[in-house]
Amino acid sequence: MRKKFVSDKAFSKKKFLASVRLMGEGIKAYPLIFFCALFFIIVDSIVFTSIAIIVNKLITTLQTNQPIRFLFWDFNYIDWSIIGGCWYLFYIVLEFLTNIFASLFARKMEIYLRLKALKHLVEFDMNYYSKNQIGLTMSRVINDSSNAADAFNEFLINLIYSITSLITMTTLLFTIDVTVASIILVYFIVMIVVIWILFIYYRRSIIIAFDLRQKIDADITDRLISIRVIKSSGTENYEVDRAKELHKKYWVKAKTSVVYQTILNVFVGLFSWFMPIISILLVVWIHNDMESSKLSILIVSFSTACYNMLYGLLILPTAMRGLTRLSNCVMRLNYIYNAKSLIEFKVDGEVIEKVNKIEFKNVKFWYPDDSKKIILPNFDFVFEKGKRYALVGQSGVGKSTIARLLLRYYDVPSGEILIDGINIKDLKKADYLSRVGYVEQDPQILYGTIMDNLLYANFTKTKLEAIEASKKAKLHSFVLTLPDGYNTILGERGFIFSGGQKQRLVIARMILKNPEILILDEATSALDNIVEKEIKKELDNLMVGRTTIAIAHRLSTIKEFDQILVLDEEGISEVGTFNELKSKNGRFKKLYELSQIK
Ligand SMILES: Nc1ncnc2c1ncn2[C@@H]1O[C@H](COP(=O)(O)OP(=O)(O)OP(=O)(O)O)[C@@H](O)[C@H]1O
Repeated sequence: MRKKFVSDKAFSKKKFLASVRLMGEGIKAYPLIFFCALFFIIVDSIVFTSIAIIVNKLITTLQTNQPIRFLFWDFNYIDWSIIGGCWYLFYIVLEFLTNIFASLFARKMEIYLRLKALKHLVEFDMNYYSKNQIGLTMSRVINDSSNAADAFNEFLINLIYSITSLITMTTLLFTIDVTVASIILVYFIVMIVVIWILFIYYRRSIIIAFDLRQKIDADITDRLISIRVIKSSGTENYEVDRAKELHKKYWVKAKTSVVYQTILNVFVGLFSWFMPIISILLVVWIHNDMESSKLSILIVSFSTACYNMLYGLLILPTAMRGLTRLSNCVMRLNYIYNAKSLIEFKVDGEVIEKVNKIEFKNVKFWYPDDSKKIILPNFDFVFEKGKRYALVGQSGVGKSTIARLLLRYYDVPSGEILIDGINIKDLKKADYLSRVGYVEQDPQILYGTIMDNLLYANFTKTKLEAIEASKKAKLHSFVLTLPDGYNTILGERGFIFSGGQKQRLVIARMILKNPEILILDEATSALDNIVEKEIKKELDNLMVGRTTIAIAHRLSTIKEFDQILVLDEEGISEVGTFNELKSKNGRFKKLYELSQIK
């Protein structure tokens, strides 16, 4: 049985309509540029094809030495030469305008598609990111948006040119001689059918090659995102060899598409160039009794019109290729546009004055993609304002999951999380999260300057306030040692910062943000003992007066906490202060003893 070609669907009516719909959205967003582009494309194609008519008139007047009446005037060959020259200049101006407006529209469309994708991507819940390859997502946003816009241009311009020249030239042929025109038309239709059949194979091969290239792009992006793993493993050569292997597969597919493209082009070229010859032979054969001067006019007229029809024919595969690329890119973009976020964020959600109480009420949680694995079987607890809580327990019991729920990465499928009695789902997300500060083990640094990274916590703060926060977090003196100070560019993962410096940067961010709730997810566990002690001081200062929920592996860091929640597979197994729990013969004591051995 023939293997189903999945990307075939890219050319289905449904995908075609999806492309039309998406392009329609872009047109709606930028109607002026689009309609200017469309206007110039149409006028340009009409002017281009009518050059053939002027040439025809010019040759006729030259041959017969008789003027030809056009509208109200008689034009001789000098008049037709001047008209032809002016017409050609007009065509050049129109070409310029067409290219400008069509390219501008393509770039606007690209921006539209990209921003639409970005809007969806930032609004998706974290489940999307845990399921989807980031490289593939980036490839869709970057490549498919610009390819779709260019393909739309390629399709539209070539289709309009093709249709205009085919219609005008066919009409011209029929006005000259119906018999010859009819035979040429049949020849022409047969050619279009054969081109279409060849194109189906070509289309398959380009889609396969393009799909593969996109997967390779995505793969390379993902590998480079993990450059630290490559560097620390010394696997640079392995990565290069791996990329070579992937490209070998791409080469095979790309070769096939090049072969089909060449066959298509050669076929179209060969049979197209036969057309004027056939038209001349037909004219001579059918009108063999005609006067030689009239016959030569007929021959010139037919061959000129046929050459123009050829142009229309030669660009038809380009228009079809544009449509294929377009529907294929739109199909991929629609994976992003049509993906549904599992979390609904209320636009008109409630705004609270202060967070006095965080209540987990009969919370049962499992991750959306694995409903069989219950992570939190029953979590029932109230976190009170200003107190420090620590979550401890063995790896995988769900400590970080609780932090993720408070950050609204996920919603609970059963039970409720209430913030001052209001379900967290009903709160205005941006307002609620402005009250939450999050410090994790490997802090996220954005590409940009140190100052950009500091102010990201609170855009209303000034640079002076950011420097003050940096001083409090004991980061300032280090920043001053950098040649560009606060304008130093940090890589996405803050490459020029040590682990401790990154933590200080995040602490400075939190000082600027001044959140009511502080979530510390193993904030110091990646640091060595000396740096941890220094950072701990800053963190202790930060915690003052804030409701703090800390996930801790090093139990020595949570001695002064108000309450420690010990988690196990069943839920909360013990609650108490450090000393209370240590004196009990329970799970915490075991954990503590184990940590002391370490
Ligand atoms: N996005 C996800 N989809 C499915 N399962 C997940 C997801 N994230 C985490 N898990 C699973 O949920 C469980 C709890 O994870 P969590 O990170 O909350 O544990 P933890 O107690 O913080 O562990 P550790 O101390 O090792 O960080 C783990 O078994 C983990 O495999």
